[in-house]
Amino acid sequence: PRKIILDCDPGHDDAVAILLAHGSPAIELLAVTTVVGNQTLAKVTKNALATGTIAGITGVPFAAGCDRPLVRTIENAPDIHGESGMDGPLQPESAIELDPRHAVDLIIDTIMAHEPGTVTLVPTGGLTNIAMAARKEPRIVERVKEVVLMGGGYHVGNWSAVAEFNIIIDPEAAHIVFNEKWPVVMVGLDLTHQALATDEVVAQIEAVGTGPAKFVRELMDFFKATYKDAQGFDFPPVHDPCAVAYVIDPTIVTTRKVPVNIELTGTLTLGMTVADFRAPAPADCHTSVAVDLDHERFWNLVTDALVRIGDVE
Ligand SMILES: Nc1ccc([C@@H]2N[C@H](CO)[C@@H](O)[C@H]2O)cc1
Ligand SMILES: [Ca+2]
Repeated sequence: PRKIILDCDPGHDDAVAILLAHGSPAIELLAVTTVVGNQTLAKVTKNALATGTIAGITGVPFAAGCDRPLVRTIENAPDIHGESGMDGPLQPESAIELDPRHAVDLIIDTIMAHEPGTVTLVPTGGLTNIAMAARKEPRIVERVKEVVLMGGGYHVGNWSAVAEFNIIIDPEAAHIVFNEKWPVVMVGLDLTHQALATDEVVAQIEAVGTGPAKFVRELMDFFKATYKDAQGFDFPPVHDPCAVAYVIDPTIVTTRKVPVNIELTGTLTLGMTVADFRAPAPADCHTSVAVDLDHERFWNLVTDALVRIGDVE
């Protein structure tokens, strides 16, 4: 199985990413780390621990990371994720103790403890922890197999006309991550807006009939309402598990190898992931972007993961 570290800001869709990573036989979840984003660090960390408890995750370290971006001030997304950051379902008290280490140190320790080229980083929030890890221990860059991140968009934005939330909340961190010489697969809004939790999808998930499936159903009910009110979507795009799904089965997504860099000084374009589709891509291009999703196979992965998790006593 692919060994991954999931760096997240739960977040309704981050929670589904945790469940998919835990339930998929193709993934070995080495660590879960949290970063400020959808809500404050304390809130997203509480949500990550609650999700891990609901999933019945044991023996996997959870650590909290940076509580603010590298340079700029904190920006959360309560209009989409609510005051708790995971409004909707009732949340259990966590059965998981936080690892005493800072997430940046857990990320570094985990990568340095495994064979080079075996650990994949899957960030599904702002990139503050990842940037800090690369600066504190530059040797992780050549050891990481690839960085598969949910963030950005080459034709769409959701926090501005052209910028996506995970990038724009810490564009300096994103600039660091996209410019280190590790392979980066950008699973952006162009892809994730195809991962809609339609009524049929939610019914398929609910039919699993377990506690974790009910939890996902309740997450989707809240997410549908806020996405309708805040962004006018009929169904919510479940962004973050798309990055995990790519690691599970890269054929579920088509990708294009294109240079991508982050706008840091634009008045209208700050935080934009600028992808250069002019052919041919430079030989040393280490970035690619996800284009098309096989959404039936994607939702089957999520459903199958929930079946494997089963009911958690
Ligand atoms: N409007 C909105 C803001 C933030 C997010 C979060 N950021 C990413 C999508 O922009 C996902 O990781 C999701 O958790 C989703 C919608
Ligand atoms: Ca997220």
